[in-house]
Amino acid sequence: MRVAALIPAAGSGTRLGLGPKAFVEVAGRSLLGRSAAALVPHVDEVLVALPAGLTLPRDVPARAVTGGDTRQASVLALLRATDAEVVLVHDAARPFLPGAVAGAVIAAAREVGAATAALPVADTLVRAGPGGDWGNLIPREGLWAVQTPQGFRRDLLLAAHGAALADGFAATDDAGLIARTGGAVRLVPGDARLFKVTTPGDLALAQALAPVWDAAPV
Ligand SMILES: Nc1ccn([C@@H]2O[C@H](COP(=O)(O)OP(=O)(O)OP(=O)(O)O)[C@@H](O)[C@H]2O)c(=O)n1
Ligand SMILES: C[C@](O)(CO)[C@H](O)COP(=O)(O)O
Repeated sequence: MRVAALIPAAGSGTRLGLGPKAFVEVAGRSLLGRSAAALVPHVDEVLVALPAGLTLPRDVPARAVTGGDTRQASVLALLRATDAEVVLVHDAARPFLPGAVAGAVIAAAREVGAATAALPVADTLVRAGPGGDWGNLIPREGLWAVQTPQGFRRDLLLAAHGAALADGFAATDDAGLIARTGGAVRLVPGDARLFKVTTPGDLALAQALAPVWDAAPV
């Protein structure tokens, strides 16, 4: 079964505030370059969705497509650009991908049809009240924070995207689209280092981790 890595990298990086986020560099290498390099050993091809008008950096061994206005639209554009039987969707914004997690997600996707990296929630959770003060405590037992990579049989994910498009349904990730169609999604233990670079604080963390990671990638 051929496996394709699909990297949505067409975001504008509004919360980070440094322009298109996938091109932001950490210790001399772009977030996109780091994510793509981590995926290459696990897949037969890599496809990247880019903002309109931008081209792939030279160090990214991939095929580019133009992304959409949302992450969901960018993933759909990527899905339509490959005929691989299995796809591994991974945010460009998660540059530190342990090889064991990528391998486990692909294996689970082959077995179940859909799988995602995720971590059990470790913090106390509360829904804020109207004034921004403490509202209701959310019991955290059984709650997982969803990461990428997420692996799928391509036909299942394409059908789930088609159903969402028909209904005008927007999801924050692809596993959620599968679950919405009644499909099973296996939760695979992720990794704290797989955090998403979203805010300036996350970028500072990435800059601190990069030298350690580059000396001994996992
Ligand atoms: N229209 C979009 C929006 C997001 N993404 C990608 O989806 C991943 C997760 O999105 P996020 O972290 O929210 O990135 P941005 O949309 O760039 O960030 P922001 O919401 O702060 O603008 C990123 O790799 C981003 O490039 C994409 O391919 N196409
Ligand atoms: C796909 C994702 O990374 C899983 O946690 C997340 O939902 C992306 O959210 P964003 O707001 O598009 O960064």
